[in-house]
Amino acid sequence: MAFFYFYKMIRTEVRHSQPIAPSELIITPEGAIYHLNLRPEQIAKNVIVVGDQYRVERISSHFDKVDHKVSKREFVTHTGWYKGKHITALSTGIGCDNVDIVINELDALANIDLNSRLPKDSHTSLNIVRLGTSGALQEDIPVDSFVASTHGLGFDGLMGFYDARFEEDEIELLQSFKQQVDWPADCNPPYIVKASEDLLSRIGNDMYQGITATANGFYGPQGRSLRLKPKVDDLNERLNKFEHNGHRITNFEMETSALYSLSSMLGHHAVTVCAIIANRFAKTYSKDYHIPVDELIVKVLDRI
Ligand SMILES: O=P(O)(O)O[C@H]1O[C@H](CO)[C@@H](O)[C@H]1O
Ligand SMILES: O=c1cc[nH]c(=O)[nH]1
Repeated sequence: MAFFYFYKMIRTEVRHSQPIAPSELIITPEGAIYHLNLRPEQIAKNVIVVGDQYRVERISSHFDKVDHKVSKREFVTHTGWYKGKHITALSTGIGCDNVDIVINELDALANIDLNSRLPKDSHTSLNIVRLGTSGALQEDIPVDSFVASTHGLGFDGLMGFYDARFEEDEIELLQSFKQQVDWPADCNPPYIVKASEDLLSRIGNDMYQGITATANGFYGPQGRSLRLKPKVDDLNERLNKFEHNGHRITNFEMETSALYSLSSMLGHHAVTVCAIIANRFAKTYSKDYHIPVDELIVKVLDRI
């Protein structure tokens, strides 16, 4: 039976009456989806996504049993069992363009019959937790602490290519952002999407919480200047000062807005939790970020 009522964004799903063509839904001769190289039986309902492919092994080293290890390009997947829970750890690589591939292909594995090439009658909702690293945009959030993202604030432009529709509170927050921040006209139009409330409270309860700005680069788009000058000098200061009904922008990373928006539209639950490895206002950097990342891995595994 399909349950659609909990979706945050209004679904604009395509209703296929004909099989999806081989050029659109690409399946290998082994029956695996194109980029992830996975077959449907190789993923669990609980999925931990990470940017760095080497973090997958750090997660699965805690598993009691690993059933599948598959990799292709930067997409490394380990599926197994942790204290009776079936979990997939999967690397996305860096950036929203990769998240577009990962979430669409994960959803296809869960919700499209790869033989008939038609969406299944019953919908499977995945729990997707992004376990990342991030830079704090507030001085009081120290390196080696954890931030759970209440919202993704997308500067990546991905939603411009989908028929995405947002909820009223997301639109209100975005309006307030546009008024306060004076967003540069020739940058991608920003968008805001909420986390899954259930996953946020289950996984991020004891963490700093706030809006996560998702940038489409690590340097210029996050206000870093090595040998190139940013177009807007004080963008990070403007992000730092933004406030709306108690919401503030806590951190920068590069995947959350795409994860939240695509998951929401496709009927999955998603949350991001990050280890803060740099503080952009205190100008500090973690002495060894693997320590908080490993701590975060255990928290997520115990709570997912
Ligand atoms: O540590 P991961 O999960 O890759 O996350 C962060 O680190 C990368 C940049 O160094 C970006 O992917 C950013 O989102
Ligand atoms: O500052 C940072 C740190 C990690 N990841 C980012 O995207 N930015």
